[in-house]
Amino acid sequence: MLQLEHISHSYEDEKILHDINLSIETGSFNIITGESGSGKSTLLSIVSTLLKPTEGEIYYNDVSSKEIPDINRFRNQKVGFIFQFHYLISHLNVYENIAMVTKRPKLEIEVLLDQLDIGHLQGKYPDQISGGQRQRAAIARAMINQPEFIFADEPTGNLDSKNSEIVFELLRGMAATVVVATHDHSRIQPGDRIISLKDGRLC
Ligand SMILES: Nc1ncnc2c1ncn2[C@@H]1O[C@H](COP(=O)(O)OP(=O)(O)OP(=O)(O)O)[C@@H](O)[C@H]1O
Repeated sequence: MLQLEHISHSYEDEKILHDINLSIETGSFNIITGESGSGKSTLLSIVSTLLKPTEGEIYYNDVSSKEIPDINRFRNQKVGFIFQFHYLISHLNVYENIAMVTKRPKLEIEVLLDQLDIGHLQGKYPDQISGGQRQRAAIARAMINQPEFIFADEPTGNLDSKNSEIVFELLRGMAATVVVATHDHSRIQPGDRIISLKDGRLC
């Protein structure tokens, strides 16, 4: 369970998020929607521990983020990130990009790449594969350590509709609590938890 209590955030003097209170169930699939500038990325950065809110507290399975002794370790062990731009390392091939973030055995990495249908591309470099394949490699990197939480910010922002569908299917199939920020309403399915933001407020 992920619990946000009275989260507000300001950049300089401008208040962007206003008193957000939210519970996110373990294993659920959640979509943060809202117009451009409504605060989706800011909220996602806060729940994913990348940004400290100006006010409020977040609980990860009843432990306050303020009480987590080593937030970097927590992030490395429990959190997977997927961004609009894949951030793969260009001079490492697909396999090496995944291997660099994990101690899992080679076979396990290869099985995961096969599951994501990019096993045959493991020796290729990011600029030798398509955008959709790169994003699947980024998903493999986020998944390999079996994180409890996956946070994705506009993960399909630069993909065509077929690849977007594939990415959302993969995200939905994950055995983690998944939170995705997107303004693409066409990806919403019955059963998804929708978190709607308007001008930094839940609506
Ligand atoms: N680092 C920053 N410094 C100052 N203002 C910022 C910063 N990051 C975001 N903002 C402002 O905060 C507001 C919310 O931005 P945010 O990126 O969270 O919105 P968003 O809903 O994700 O938008 P988009 O869909 O366009 O990505 C915007 O007005 C933005 O200009």
